[in-house]
Order: sequence, then C-alpha cells, then structure tokens
Amino acid sequence: MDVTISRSSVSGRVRAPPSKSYTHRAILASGYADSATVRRPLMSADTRATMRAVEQYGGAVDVTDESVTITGFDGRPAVPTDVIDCGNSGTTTRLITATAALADGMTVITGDRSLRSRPQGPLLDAIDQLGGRAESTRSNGQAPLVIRGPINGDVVSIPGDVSSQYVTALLMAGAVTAEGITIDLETELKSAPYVTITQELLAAFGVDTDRTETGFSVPGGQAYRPEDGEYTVPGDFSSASYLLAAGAVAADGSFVVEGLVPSAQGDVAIVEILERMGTDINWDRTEGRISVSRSALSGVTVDVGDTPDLLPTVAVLGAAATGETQIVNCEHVRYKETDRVAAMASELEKLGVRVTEEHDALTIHGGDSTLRGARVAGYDDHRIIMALSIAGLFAEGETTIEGAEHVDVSFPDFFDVLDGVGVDVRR
Ligand SMILES: O=C(O)C1=C[C@@H](OP(=O)(O)O)[C@@H](O)[C@H](O)C1
Ligand SMILES: C=C(OP(=O)(O)O)C(=O)O
Repeated sequence: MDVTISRSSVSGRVRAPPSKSYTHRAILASGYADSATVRRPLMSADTRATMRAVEQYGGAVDVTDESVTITGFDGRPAVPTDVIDCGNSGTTTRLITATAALADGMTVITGDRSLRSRPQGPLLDAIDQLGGRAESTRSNGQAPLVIRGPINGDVVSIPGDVSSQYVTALLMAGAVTAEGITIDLETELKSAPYVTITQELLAAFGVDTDRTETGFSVPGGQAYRPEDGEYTVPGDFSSASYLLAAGAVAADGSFVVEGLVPSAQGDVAIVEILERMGTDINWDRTEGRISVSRSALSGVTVDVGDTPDLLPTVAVLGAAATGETQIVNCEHVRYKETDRVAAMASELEKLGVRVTEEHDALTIHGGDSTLRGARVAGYDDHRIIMALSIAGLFAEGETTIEGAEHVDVSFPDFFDVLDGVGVDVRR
C-alpha cells in the first residue's frame, strides 16, 4: 500500500500506543508462568507472533478487549507441533529461541525475508555452550533455526554489540533452568536499556536477576508469578517519538501526547533530544502527558548506542533543523528490519537533503535545502515508514511512501492517528 502525505500541521491530543518491548516480555513471561493477565498490551503483528509462539509451547492465549489472559506452560515448554513463524519480529525470534532450548526435543524457528537475514549466531553459540544444540539451516547464523534442548544452565560468553535481545532471551529462559545462567559479555553492551526493561519486567513477575562485573546472571529454579496475577503495559516511547517529532515540526497551537509516564525505556531520550534541538516541550511526568509546539530546531550530536530505534526519527528531525545533526555509534542500527542507516541516507537524499553516511555515523546537513516531496521506499520497515511520514509533514508538496502497511508491526493505527490530528493522509 502506498500512502501519500501532504505538508500539514497537527493539533489536538493523542495517546501513545502500548510498549512493544514490554508487551513481548509480558506475554512470554506469562507463558513461563502458570497463568497471568497482561493489561493494555500492544496488539500488533510482532506481538501476535510472540502470542503464537507461547501457544506452540503449550500455552493458551485468550485475547479480550483491553487484555490478554494466558495460561502458561509453567516453565516447561512443550516441543512445538509445527515450525514457529516469527514473521518480521526480531524480539520474538531471539526470546523464543532460548525458550526452545528448554524443550526436550527439536524446535524449528523461521520468519519473513528480513528476519531471515538478521544475525542469530551469538545466541546459537550460547545454546551450544549451555549443552543444547542450535543450528542455522544455512550455516550462516541466520534463520531458519533448529534448536534442541533441554539445557540446565551454566556460564556463557557472548558479544554485547550485536543485539541486547540475546541477553534478554537468556535471562528469561535461565530463570527456569536448574542451574541458572551467567552471561559474560565479550564486548560493550549496545541497546543496554532493553536489558533494564527485561530486569524490571522480570522483577514484576517475581524473578530475580543480577548485574555482574562482566555481564548479568539469573539464578535457576525460579517461578514466574506476577503480583496479583497481572501486569499492565506502559506507553511506548519509540512509537511516541514520531508523534513528538510531528509536534516539533508541524504543531499548530497545542499538541499533546498522552500515556507516557517515566519508564526504563531508553527511548525516553527523545524528550531530551528534542529539548537540545530547541523544541518547546513540556513533560508532566505524573500525568504522563507531553506537550510540544512547533519550534525552530538546530542540529545536535546524538549517540544512539542505547537507543537504536530512534535513529530514523532523529534523522528526520535533523532534516528539519539548521546546521548539522550527527548521529553516532549506530553500527548496530544496520542489523534491524533493514539497514536503517543506509535506508535513511538514501530516502532523505530523494527528498533533497544532503547526508553523509559512514559505517558508524550518519550526518544530516540540515538547513541547506528545502525538503521536496518525492516517492520514497519504506523498505518494509515500520520505523523507516513512520519517520518518512513525518518528513512528509514539512516537505514541499506530496511525499508518497511505499509499503506503508508495514506500520502494523508496532503501530497499526499510525495513519489513522495522523489523520485524526489533522494530517492530509491519502491511502
Ligand atoms: O529487546 C527489545 O525489545 C528490543 C531491543 C532492541 O534491539 P537490539 O537489542 O537488537 O539492538 C530494539 O532495537 C528492538 O526494537 C527492541
Ligand atoms: C528492531 C525492532 O524490532 P525487532 O528487533 O523486534 O524486530 C524495532 O522495533 O525497531
């Protein structure tokens, strides 16, 4: 589906969708439990993939209006009756690969074309180190994957700079092994706040984890038991980044994003980045409400080591700013649904922006040019599509984004929300 956005202003109030990261974890944690209810989950293509995986491991998932009730497999996943298809979801793939290593038999895990090009090697090695067997069918460290368990727990050594999701996966599975898992990191941990999210979520399910000098550890023999049998998902700052950016470049009067209380999400950094760029932005942390006004932006340097998912948003903000916006420490952003560093460089250039791409940095030379609407590729990647939609708000004329239906991965009603705050969206 193509979506065409014309230069528009936005006004009014919107609610940020529920967090994708917390929803994935809460659903799988409920699978590891005896039973639990997840309130206000994100219902999207990616989180449904995690629900299907929980079912394949023997859980039952009951979706109602505002919640999902899960009868879990209580720490003992069954051997799936079929291949598990994770679609486009890297989080699902990594988290449930470690679950597979607990099952007494073989599990086959795959996904769409993008997913089958993403790196899984370090997690496969970790499962081998723990006494399981884990293989890539093409021997290239990518899905399809074949995993054989069960593992009992032990010490593993993995790199930290490819994906933090390996750590999350091992901590979640490690809690129900006999011996627990100690993870030694061979290199600096990128995307570190996502592990903090995991630790916070696990604590809410009564599971202890520790930070060690060289990594993380989780004692074995633990039971997943959420307080009062339920968990409520907070709002998503990665999704909110597009809405806040829309306000900064196109608010006409008051524009408010709700549902955003403080959280372990690293992507809360979008508030501070917008402030540094000169945005008039105000966060009522108690009410979870952020108001933002159209502002004159100036370029800044942003290190996305902890916040890879903000790169597309910051690149678009850089195009609206005067001076240079340098995005640094971004090599790991190349391992996402697409190579997002290359994708943003290429599509912003089509809109008339001067960009310098290096392996670990992206510089946007803002202010030298007026953005001209154009036809741009969405790379079947929800974040590229949403970020380019925001560029469409201030580009001259019309911006057409290809493959825009892929927003269903994390923010299914994104275009309805834009429409509702006054954006001229044509589908
Ligand atoms: O654990 C998570 O929920 C996520 C971790 C990050 O990935 P990496 O750890 O692979 O950088 C992030 O990019 C992804 O959108 C969600
Ligand atoms: C990279 C992302 O997710 P995942 O790794 O789950 O595919 C994302 O949502 O930007």
